Amino acid sequence: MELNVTKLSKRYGNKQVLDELTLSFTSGSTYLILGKNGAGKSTFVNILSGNLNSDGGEIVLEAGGEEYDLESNAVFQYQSFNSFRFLKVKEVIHFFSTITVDAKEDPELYKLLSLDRIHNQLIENLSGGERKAVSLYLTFLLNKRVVVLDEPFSELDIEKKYLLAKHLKQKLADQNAMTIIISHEILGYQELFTDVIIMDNGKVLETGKTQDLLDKYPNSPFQGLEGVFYSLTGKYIEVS
Ligand SMILES: Nc1ncnc2c1ncn2[C@@H]1O[C@H](COP(=O)(O)OP(=O)(O)OP(=O)(O)O)[C@@H](O)[C@H]1O
Repeated sequence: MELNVTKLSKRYGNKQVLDELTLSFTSGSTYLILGKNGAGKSTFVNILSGNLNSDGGEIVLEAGGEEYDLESNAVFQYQSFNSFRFLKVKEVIHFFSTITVDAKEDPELYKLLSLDRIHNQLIENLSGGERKAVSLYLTFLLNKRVVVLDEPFSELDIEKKYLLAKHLKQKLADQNAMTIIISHEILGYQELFTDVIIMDNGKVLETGKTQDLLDKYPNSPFQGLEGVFYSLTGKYIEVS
């Protein structure tokens, strides 16, 4: 399955937030879209999810020459989860598994996210990190072919990020999912990504396999993806 985005544009007033974005995503790969605050990452995800209209461009999901509906094949996790405030965690999870045809429970992920410790609590009483954990679990429970995560691990501690990355890497490979992760920090989970897309000011500056990009920009004052980002933008982004 391939997701092809061609010349996607969005403008607010005088500001060109997305400037003819052209990208290709393939099943079995996990993409990091890396950019500083305001680069246009969330705008891109909001257009992908159908929450926002673009000013122009095309988004096509296809496999074997046939076109598929993105909305019914994709799941989007948002930066915060505030729905179902008066239900308990386990009730929300149960509800989602009953309304989903191919729901896929994952006891290991449940435990890794510490949901076994909070499953009797109301959503409204959860901390930001706990809400994020619930939304992450629901995202994978829906078992879709395209998974889009917006800052998925930002409120989790470093040990949890590392363990989750390990678990998700295997899980996403087994499911042959196409995973797109938007982030401006990747401390503890860099190994999850097979591909990196670097965005700045609404433009794609570079895309490629993580190792290829590291090899392509060897002379930066910073190491790793910080170095790649700095070589391309002249800006520092803290990622590891
Ligand atoms: N509704 C809006 N009206 C006007 N400007 C907007 C609107 N939504 C976003 N913007 C502007 O578009 C630019 C891109 O915003 P966007 O949220 O896509 O960035 P981002 O890369 O996701 O940043 P972050 O990492 O902070 O979430 C920013 O300059 C933002 O101020």
